[in-house]
Amino acid sequence: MSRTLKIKICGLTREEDVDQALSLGADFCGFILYPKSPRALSLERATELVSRVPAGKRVMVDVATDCQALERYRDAGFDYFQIHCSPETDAATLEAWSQLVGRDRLWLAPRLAPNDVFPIAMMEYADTLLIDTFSKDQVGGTGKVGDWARFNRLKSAHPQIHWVLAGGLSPDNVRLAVTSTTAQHLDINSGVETQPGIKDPAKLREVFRLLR
Ligand SMILES: O=C(O)c1ccccc1N[C@@H]1O[C@H](COP(=O)(O)O)[C@@H](O)[C@H]1O
Repeated sequence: MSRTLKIKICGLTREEDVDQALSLGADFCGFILYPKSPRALSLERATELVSRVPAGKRVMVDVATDCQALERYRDAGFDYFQIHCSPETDAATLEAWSQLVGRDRLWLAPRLAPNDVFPIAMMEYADTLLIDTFSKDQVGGTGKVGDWARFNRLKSAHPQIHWVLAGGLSPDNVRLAVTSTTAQHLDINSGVETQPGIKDPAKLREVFRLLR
């Protein structure tokens, strides 16, 4: 299995899970600030947890963030800003996010339904795009595997973008994800949990054993 694969463990809410993810070699630790998520943290709590994470690995996750909140997140010491949003997000909003944190630190996750055309214009605002599983009822953390063929098509058509594969990744399918897609960056969340926000130490160990 490739050693250049980047692995993000997301939805962290506890010190012990952060420490374990880092000791296993996580490249990124994700903290969800979206209040409707079952993994949501207050900014104060996220800041406490983030202080355990080395610079360069700290990712904030939110949905259609307003600019004032994004400024607060930026000032709280996150390195990257993963924003789940509508594929129809207007250019002014994308521009404002990109200006606030820099396109190199903005990770956009457009919520793409199966027949949606990918919003190519987003590539002007962010170097990193995340492809997550679509659900009518949820914006993220679905625990369901998405359209890997679409991921491969997008990555091959737009090699200048850093593409992240997300959605339902777990010890049961991470190897298949790596062999069936061209992903070089995986985002793993509910697939290594016992319940939302609580990571399972054995599943965490297993994904790293399988991937490293
Ligand atoms: O996990 C959540 O609750 C969540 C809520 C709102 C936006 C994003 C969220 N999680 C992200 O969803 C993907 C895939 O998660 P899963 O592996 O299917 O559970 C991942 O990027 C999480 O960061």
